[in-house]
Amino acid sequence: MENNEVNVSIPVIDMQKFPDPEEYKKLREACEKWGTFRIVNHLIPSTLMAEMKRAVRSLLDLPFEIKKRNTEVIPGSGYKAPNAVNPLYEALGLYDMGSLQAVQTFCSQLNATPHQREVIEMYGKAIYKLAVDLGQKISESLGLAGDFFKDWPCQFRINKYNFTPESVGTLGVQTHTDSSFLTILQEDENVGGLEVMEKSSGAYIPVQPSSGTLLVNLGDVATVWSNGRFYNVKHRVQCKEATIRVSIATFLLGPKEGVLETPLELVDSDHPRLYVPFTYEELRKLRLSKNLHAGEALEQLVRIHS
Ligand SMILES: O=C(O)CCC(=O)C(=O)O
Ligand SMILES: [Fe+2]
Repeated sequence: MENNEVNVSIPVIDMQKFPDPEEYKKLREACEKWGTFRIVNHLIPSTLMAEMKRAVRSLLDLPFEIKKRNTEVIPGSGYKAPNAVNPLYEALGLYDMGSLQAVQTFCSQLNATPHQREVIEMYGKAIYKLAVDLGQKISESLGLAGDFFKDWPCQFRINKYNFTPESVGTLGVQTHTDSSFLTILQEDENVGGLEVMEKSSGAYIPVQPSSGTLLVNLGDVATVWSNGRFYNVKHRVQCKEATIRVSIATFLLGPKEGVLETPLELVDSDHPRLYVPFTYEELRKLRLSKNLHAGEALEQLVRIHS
């Protein structure tokens, strides 16, 4: 199925249509069948998105000596230099976007200008609020009430792909799932290349960038939280042209403390609890230490029913 691209497009959710029951139904089906959807009318101004893009691009263009000051707070959260597996890819990271202190530390490490700081802080606040709001709407789409995601930390990653003429046709990032509950992606508005795996067929679907909109992917935590209802979408990035591609990812991770709980309403005799209790930190360590980046970690966490 690897290169069997099909001509279908992913669902589109209009944030201004809520609380229309039809939009909730579309959202639930998108989470169950696709694990990915595009959101429109999300209220993050396109001017802020463009400013943010400019700010992160100049941070990514800094010399290596400065970028490497962006150290890890949790495993994998800091600067990622190009390596043997992904030689074209590098990323700066920030944990946790909901903490002003963490945002300021990130900016100081990279000598951000006052204007860049202001833009990153504004974007951070707005995108964090959107991530929690989306989580809330997703839980409401399952008929649940409650503040499930209010205190969950958010990781932020800005990705740069240094595509060359020789790299066209190769992968910029290998197939993976995100470990998060959900990821909000501000795509490169000019350069495509992201492909999501369709759940039913296993075919890769190219995602066409659409300026001003945002893309949402569900990750491993969403599958566990929903007791197996939601699809942790596999995705990868292909190099389509010799150019620089920049994307901005915000990950709403998992509970800060304690084990990841599936809400009781999602467990009954028809839907027995699928996974053993574990913390987000344990999931992250399992993925990193055993190289289980495409959802395989969850297979190791499945509860054995007698
Ligand atoms: O650059 C992209 O389009 C995707 C990035 C991604 O999948 C990630 O940061 O997890
Ligand atoms: Fe991803």
